[in-house]
Amino acid sequence: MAQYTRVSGSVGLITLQSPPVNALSAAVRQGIVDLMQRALSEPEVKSVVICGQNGIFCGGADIKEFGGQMSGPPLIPMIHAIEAASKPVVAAIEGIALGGGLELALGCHYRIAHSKARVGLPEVTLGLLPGAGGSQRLPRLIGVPAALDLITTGRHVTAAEALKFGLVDQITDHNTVNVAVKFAQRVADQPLDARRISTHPCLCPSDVAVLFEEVMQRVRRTARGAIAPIACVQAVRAAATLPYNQGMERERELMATLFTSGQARALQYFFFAQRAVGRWSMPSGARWDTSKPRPVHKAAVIGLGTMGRGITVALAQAGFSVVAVETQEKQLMEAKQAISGMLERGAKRRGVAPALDKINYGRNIQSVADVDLVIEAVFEDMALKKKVFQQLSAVCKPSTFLCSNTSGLDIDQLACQTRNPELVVGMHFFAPAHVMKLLEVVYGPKSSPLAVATAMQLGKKIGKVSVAVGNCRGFVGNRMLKPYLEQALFLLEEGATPEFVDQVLEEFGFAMGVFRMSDLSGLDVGWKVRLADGLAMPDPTMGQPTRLRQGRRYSPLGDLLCEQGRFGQKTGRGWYQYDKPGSQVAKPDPWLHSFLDEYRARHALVAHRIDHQEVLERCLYSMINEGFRILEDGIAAGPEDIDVIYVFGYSWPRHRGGPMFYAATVGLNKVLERLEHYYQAHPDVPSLQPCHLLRKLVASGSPPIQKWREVIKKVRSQL
Ligand SMILES: CC/C=C\C=C\CC(=O)SCCNC(=O)CCNC(=O)[C@H](O)C(C)(C)COP(=O)(O)OP(=O)(O)OC[C@H]1O[C@@H](n2cnc3c(N)ncnc32)[C@H](O)[C@@H]1OP(=O)(O)O
Repeated sequence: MAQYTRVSGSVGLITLQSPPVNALSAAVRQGIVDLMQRALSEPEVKSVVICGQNGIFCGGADIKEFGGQMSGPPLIPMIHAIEAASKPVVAAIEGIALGGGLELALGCHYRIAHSKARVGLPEVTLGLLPGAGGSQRLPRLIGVPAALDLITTGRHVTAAEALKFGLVDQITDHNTVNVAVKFAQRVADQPLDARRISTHPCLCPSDVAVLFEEVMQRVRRTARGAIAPIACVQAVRAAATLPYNQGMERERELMATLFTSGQARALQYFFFAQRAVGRWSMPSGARWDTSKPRPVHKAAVIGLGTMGRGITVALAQAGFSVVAVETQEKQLMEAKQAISGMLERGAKRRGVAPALDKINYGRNIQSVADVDLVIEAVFEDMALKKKVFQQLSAVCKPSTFLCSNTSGLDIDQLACQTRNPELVVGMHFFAPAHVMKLLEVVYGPKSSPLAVATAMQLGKKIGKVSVAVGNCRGFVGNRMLKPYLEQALFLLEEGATPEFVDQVLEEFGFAMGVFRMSDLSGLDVGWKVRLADGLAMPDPTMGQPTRLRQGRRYSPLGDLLCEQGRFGQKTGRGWYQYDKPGSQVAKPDPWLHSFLDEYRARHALVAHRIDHQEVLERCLYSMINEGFRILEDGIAAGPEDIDVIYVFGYSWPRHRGGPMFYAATVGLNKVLERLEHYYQAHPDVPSLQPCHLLRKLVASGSPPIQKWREVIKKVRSQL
């Protein structure tokens, strides 16, 4: 779908028409091919302008088409034909020109952009490379270093930056299409040879080999196993070292490998999953499109520890007025200083003024009387939180939304402390709260769709990816983390070391293995929860067997470390040793290895050889099994919610799509079979027992992940 009009007598205007982002679907490509031919054949037409309808040039190839059989004219010859045209072709870029959209513009002879437009080659984020000549034309136009930056990161650049790079020829604040049409008239009789980017030499810095080596090393370090960034470097290297035609051939080969890789499929699934979570629903039937949020102008944060500080910064940076309350004078002073520092550093990075004046500090909870929404972020203790909610309910306007940043406590118990339980939801941020993208919005049985919609909208406004989830211990993220952590401890008991378990998980793609992550977050956090739950009671005189608690296998290893004051990085000792408290460089600790040997001897545990496969299967499949239980319980509406939570909140490697997508790629029957195997070997570990939904999905022939919701619905209706 593209439209043709003749404007100003001599300019053929081709308008891409494919809402919402004018993606290059088969119909759009066909339209461009046909209309270019028409424009070139009309003698009155001296030049051509290509633009997109509704102020959007083009969002690139239609990602929905990637999964199926490709039809319609292919992109590469289409762009070559535009570049080879005998009449000047001008791209009028409004809104965005991304991926194939920018590649189309690079095939044009001139590019005019609106000052508010953004351009980029984000294919790497979809597991691909700019495979319609982008990897060969961009370095020829803007140089190798800048092209490497744009292509390996996929970042969008502003029109001003694009002009600086020489990526666009002109920017305008006026009507871009009108400016482009006038421009096209002016250049109608200009020679075109020098405007065909594919004919340009690729200008390289003298130390180009060193540059590629450095970039390749950096990319390998940060890719965490993703292959597309590496292929992007290889494609640009081809542009720098080979003639254009051979470079195109290399681009084609690399693209073919990526296109059929599981990683591209995972990343494309994740692209749509990220958007699907915005279309939330609740078991009551309430939905995103029928629930209207209420505007929030002024918010409050109660408790200015690490989480409260981050939340305050996130709110203030997004332009909200914030009342920040901390009852302890010393804590308040420290928090003020820390928050100002965070705001100043953030503002410097973004080149804006720090939002210091958005925050009013107070020691008294009365100061939140007039706010629209409160986020409680006090210590993770139910009794304390209940008290705060009682106070808030007495102090705040009746219409104020009361939210808790609890990472897993019962939202319903908090709601019961208030006059208006329907206005209570969880807003579970992840540390550091001003940086981490994830927000779990937790609805209890009494939470209203209005409260959920408002929290979801607030999350969006402060730049979070918000996922609505039901109320249960640990919600989605921390509930699934429990069996994962538990298996890691059992593996130590059975003969593994923290270094080995972490190495396997990091090779899989996690930013940090489970033990390094625990050292970073502090071992005492979980210990306090286990103490409160009556689990961490190591004294055998209390009558509890050390390795069996509440009827199931239990590992006290973490508790034993905490009893020795080994809380992780902050104390300089944990699962690893550190040069000093606060240091981040983890080193294997011989003490820990002896401690594990003694522990095994004391409990007559015979260490066996544990391999990569066992670590991965036990840690990941037990977590995935819990994910299926969560779906069965209706705590998450679909697998996309879980996957988005795990990628954004728990550093699950995005190129593996999230735990539920990973299960689908491994094969549900294999996951089931391995869980059965491990459960047989460890019948005292209930988290290894395959859940009903997993069995049901396998019995239904393991449908594709997009069809799971139908099976989930059936299973839930039978409960
Ligand atoms: C031989 C060569 C073969 C292949 C070459 C491939 C090269 C490519 O072009 S790959 C695609 C590159 N393009 C992108 O990566 C852009 C992806 N889109 C975005 O980044 C954003 O959507 C946005 C365009 C910046 C717009 O953002 P926003 O305003 O926040 O809206 P969204 O909610 O993200 O999107 C709205 C709506 O549009 C759908 N959509 C967006 N881009 C595409 C696309 N390229 N193809 C298909 N659909 C797209 C998106 O899914 C949303 O729809 P929902 O129904 O809500 O999911």
